[in-house]
Parts: sequence; C-alpha cells; structure tokens
Amino acid sequence: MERIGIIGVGEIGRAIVMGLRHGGDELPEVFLSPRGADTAAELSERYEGVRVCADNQAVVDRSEVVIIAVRRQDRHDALAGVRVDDDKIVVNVMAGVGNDDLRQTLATGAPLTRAIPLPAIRERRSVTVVYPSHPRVNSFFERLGGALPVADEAAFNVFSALTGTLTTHYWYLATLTSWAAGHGIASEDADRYVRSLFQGVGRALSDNSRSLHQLAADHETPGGNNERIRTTWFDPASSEALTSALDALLRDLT
Ligand SMILES: NC(=O)C1=CN([C@@H]2O[C@H](COP(=O)(O)OP(=O)(O)OC[C@H]3O[C@@H](n4cnc5c(N)ncnc54)[C@H](OP(=O)(O)O)[C@@H]3O)[C@@H](O)[C@H]2O)C=CC1
Repeated sequence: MERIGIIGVGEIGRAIVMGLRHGGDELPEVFLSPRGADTAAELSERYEGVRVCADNQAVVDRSEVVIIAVRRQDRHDALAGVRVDDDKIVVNVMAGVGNDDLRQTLATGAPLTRAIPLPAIRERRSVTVVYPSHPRVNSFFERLGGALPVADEAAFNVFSALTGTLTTHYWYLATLTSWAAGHGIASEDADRYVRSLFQGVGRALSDNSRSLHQLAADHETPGGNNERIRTTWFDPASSEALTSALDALLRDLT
C-alpha cells in the first residue's frame, strides 16, 4: 500500500498524514485534496512525498487507497462527478455515513470500508475500528496503532457511539478544575493537579491484566472518599442517564 489519497484535509486528515510519517517514515506517498488548503500546504511542506493535487479526481487517480475525510454534509459536493475505478480501495471515515450511502454517491464497484480513526493515530496510539474487514485497510490501520475489524455494521455503530463520549470526559475534568477554582484554588494549580491525577488514570489503563472494575476497586478504599463520590454522584440514576444518551445516539447512527 504505497499510494494513499485523502479527500478532506482537516483534523483527521492531518492526523492520518502525521501518523504515516511518525518516526520519520517516508512511505507511503500521500496525495491530498486542495480543500483544507492551509493544512494541505503545511503537510506538503513539512513532509517528503506528501503532495497537494489540483482537484479531488486527481487524488483518486493517483492513489491505490482513497480516504474520504470530509464532513458528512460536504460529501456530495466533494464527490460529485468523481470517478472511482473498481480497482481502488475506498476508506470511509465520515461519521454517520453508511457504505450503502457512499456507494450510491460514488457509483463504484470498488471495495468500501468504514473506519473510525481518532486523533491519537497521529502518534500511532489508537486502535481503529473497521467494517467490513479488508486486509489492506486492516494493515494500514495496524501501522497507525492497531485495527479492530468488527462483524457487522450494528457493531460498528456501537463503537461509533462510544467515540461520542470523548469530549464529555474532558468536560468532566474541566468541571472538576472549575469546582476547585470556585473554592479559591488558583486555576493553574487546579488544572495542573487534575491533569496529573488523570494522566495517572491513562497510564493505569495500559495495564490490560486488570479489568476496568478491578482498576476502580484497586483505587478505592472501602468507605473512603472515592467510593463516596462514585456512589453518591455516579449513582444508578446517572448511570441510567448515560446509558439512555448512548442508546439514543445509537438509534440515530443506525
Ligand atoms: N475529528 C475526529 O476526531 C474524527 C472525525 N471523523 C470524521 O472525519 C470527517 C472529517 O472530520 P474532521 O477532520 O474533524 O473535519 P474538519 O472540518 O477538520 O475537516 C474537513 C475537511 O474537509 C474539507 N472539505 C470540505 N469540502 C471539501 C470538498 N468539496 N473537497 C475536499 N475537501 C473538502 C474541509 O476544507 P475547508 O477547510 O476548506 O472547508 C476540511 O479541511 C468527518 O466526517 C468526521 O465525522 C471521524 C473520526 C474522528
């Protein structure tokens, strides 16, 4: 897989290019669409073998694997009139756009695989869910931190819903920081401390020998402060509210 095209060079397009070049790798060749001009120019100046094409058709023509990374609402505009021959491989990273929908837009017999790359692929640090499994797409994402092929689109949508919880986590941390600041702690001290607390959580998560429940138990003294917050704030009602929000998102994704 030596020639990769990316149509839609925004946050996720940039993360893919950075991930491919992580550690000084110089392959594969990468062809970028002209839209997202500032990011495309920055990437082509920074990395050998990354070029900006004149239009989206040129991206497809030069590539073996074409990644569609525009926002969902821009897909028709971005792909109108673009011809994708059957020997290409298309990777659809647009949230909420099924492969049937994309196949109608592209009118191609080329294999289409959906994927959920996350920004951390820029450091080859996150696992990418893919459906349907395709050996070349799987190995592409293996190189960027890992591939997790799933059995069907229903499973893909469950993982997609999980990715919708990321910013809530940051918001939770920001709320903790604001609470401390409200009690007279300097914002920068509260910020530093909360980051340090949860960087420890991040490190603990890389210990796959312990389940998530075990990790929680290991950090909790019976009758202690952690147990108190977990059971008084994250009580059955808030757990149910989270589950309902995820169910509603899943219905919309399906
Ligand atoms: N960000 C994330 O964490 C993730 C995003 N995704 C999905 O990836 C897709 C992109 O997301 P993200 O990178 O965050 O979005 P961005 O808005 O950062 O990037 C989208 C890019 O598409 C470009 N674009 C718009 N119209 C066209 C066109 N006609 N031809 C070519 N390029 C065009 C935009 O250019 P311009 O700036 O000129 O408008 C922009 O650079 C979305 O569908 C999203 O659902 C999937 C997983 C994670």
